[in-house]
Amino acid sequence: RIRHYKWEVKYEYKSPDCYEKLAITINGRSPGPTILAQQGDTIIVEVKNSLMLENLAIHWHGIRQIGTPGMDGTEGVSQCPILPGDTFKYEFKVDRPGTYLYHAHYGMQREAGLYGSIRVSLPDGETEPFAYDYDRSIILNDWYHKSTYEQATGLSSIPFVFVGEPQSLLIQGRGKFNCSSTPSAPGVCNASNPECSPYVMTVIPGKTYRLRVSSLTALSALSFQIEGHNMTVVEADGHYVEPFVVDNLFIYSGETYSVLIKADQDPSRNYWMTTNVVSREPSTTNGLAILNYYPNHPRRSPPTAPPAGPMWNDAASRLAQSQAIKARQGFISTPPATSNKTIVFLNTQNLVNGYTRWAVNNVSFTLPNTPYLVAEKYNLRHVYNQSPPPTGYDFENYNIYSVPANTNASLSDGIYRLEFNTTVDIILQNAVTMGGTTSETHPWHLHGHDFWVLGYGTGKFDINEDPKKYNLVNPIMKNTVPVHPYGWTAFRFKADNPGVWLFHCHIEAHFHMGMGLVFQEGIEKVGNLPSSIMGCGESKGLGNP
Ligand SMILES: O=C1O[C@H]([C@@H](O)CO)C(O)=C1O
Repeated sequence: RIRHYKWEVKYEYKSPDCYEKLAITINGRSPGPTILAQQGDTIIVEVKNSLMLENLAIHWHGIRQIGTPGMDGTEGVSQCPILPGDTFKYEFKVDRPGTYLYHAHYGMQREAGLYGSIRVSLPDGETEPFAYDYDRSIILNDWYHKSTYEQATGLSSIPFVFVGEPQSLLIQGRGKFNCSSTPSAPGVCNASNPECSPYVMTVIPGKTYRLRVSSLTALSALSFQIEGHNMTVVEADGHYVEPFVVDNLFIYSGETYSVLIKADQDPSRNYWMTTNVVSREPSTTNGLAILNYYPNHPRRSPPTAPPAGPMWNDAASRLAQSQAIKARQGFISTPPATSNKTIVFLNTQNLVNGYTRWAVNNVSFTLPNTPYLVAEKYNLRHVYNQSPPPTGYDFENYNIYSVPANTNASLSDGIYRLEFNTTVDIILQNAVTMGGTTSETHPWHLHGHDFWVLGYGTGKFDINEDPKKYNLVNPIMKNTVPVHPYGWTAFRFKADNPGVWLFHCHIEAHFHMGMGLVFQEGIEKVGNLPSSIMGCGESKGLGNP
């Protein structure tokens, strides 16, 4: 079946947290419309860029784009940007059931509000391995009052101006900025604007709900909790999880989960759902939504204080929850027993010509102005650096806890070319930031693939000992995975999807500051590319119309 959508993307004044600012909407909405489809469907989205002064690209997060690498929606990697006034047709198949996302992938546009959910159901006659009565989706987000331009300019300036902590946390596009606090910029703030009344999820007492919870934060790692209700985790990034029960769900930008909730509490009242910042010392008020027990009034505030959530600096609980996520019995995809190649990626904060940047193995990523996919396919070898970036660092001598004497890194737009169909292990190694006192959580997202999560640990990865502890029995498959502060994360994937794929920190500011890299595999197997993805840089006039 074909699911056809027509979207118009534009700027509009919105007050998602009561404070009015320009937001990017799809057909007037932020979050945008949910894409509902069934496994095997073809999705066609005709996107009209009505931003007037700004380019655009939309990425289908978690959809692997098998056979359609030009439809990944990643500006600079899979396509040229959609110019103002132009309409671009995305066309791709959703080949797996589960919970996915879409969002802007041009500059830092995602955090201006261009995002939404994709929900893919099973083929007719098949059922999930867990029971529920109703299905609901929410996206968690953080929200800034400064424009993406101001933020990006600060990040690319000397002196460096960081984006700072967000002004609000949004649950399904709704938050509450305290209008009487000193506003971050003069503007209209109206606490009784209906746009910023809390999101309400109405439940019928006794019923079980599948709640799909995703995060598309620009910066924040979050915890999500529902007052008086525990949650059974059953899905992560489109894969069934061996069920486990939590009081709070830790969720990192780019991740999706399904949890089951039973409406089995005192039905005479409502309950709070809250989200709070973890891993960074928060200065943002917790996000609030209401779990409304029918037939209570949906706007009636619960009589109790909203749950505060776990302590922001309880790193051990976050690591433990990451480690608890395993593939569900009966649905295990067993990884290859060994890999052909191991690449260690040391994550560091650096200086490049005095600018604050992030780097992987001391290389800070920049995008070329000809998309890699087109350049690789047409052999335009001169449009970016041809020397491959480093596949490791001197880990015997590197101290992840101390700032190196020389913090300088270099810029490169070089790429990693993987041999087609080989199995690759990636070790993400975290380290201290340049301030010397903290290490951050970085959610890494891989385009075009799901990978097996082999393990997480704290401290420096031990190349001899730690691989012996890999979970090769029931590893969960994901497309986004955190590397915890001063920790490491190991995963395995097959380079079996012909194309060019971005791998990057899902924190908007960090990717802008160079925290990403590109893999190419099987380019010779990529069929004709649509000319619609070309037109910029040296891709002008190439391709078949
Ligand atoms: O990239 C970042 O820069 C700041 C800080 O490290 C320097 O100001 C911060 O918290 C980041 O995540």
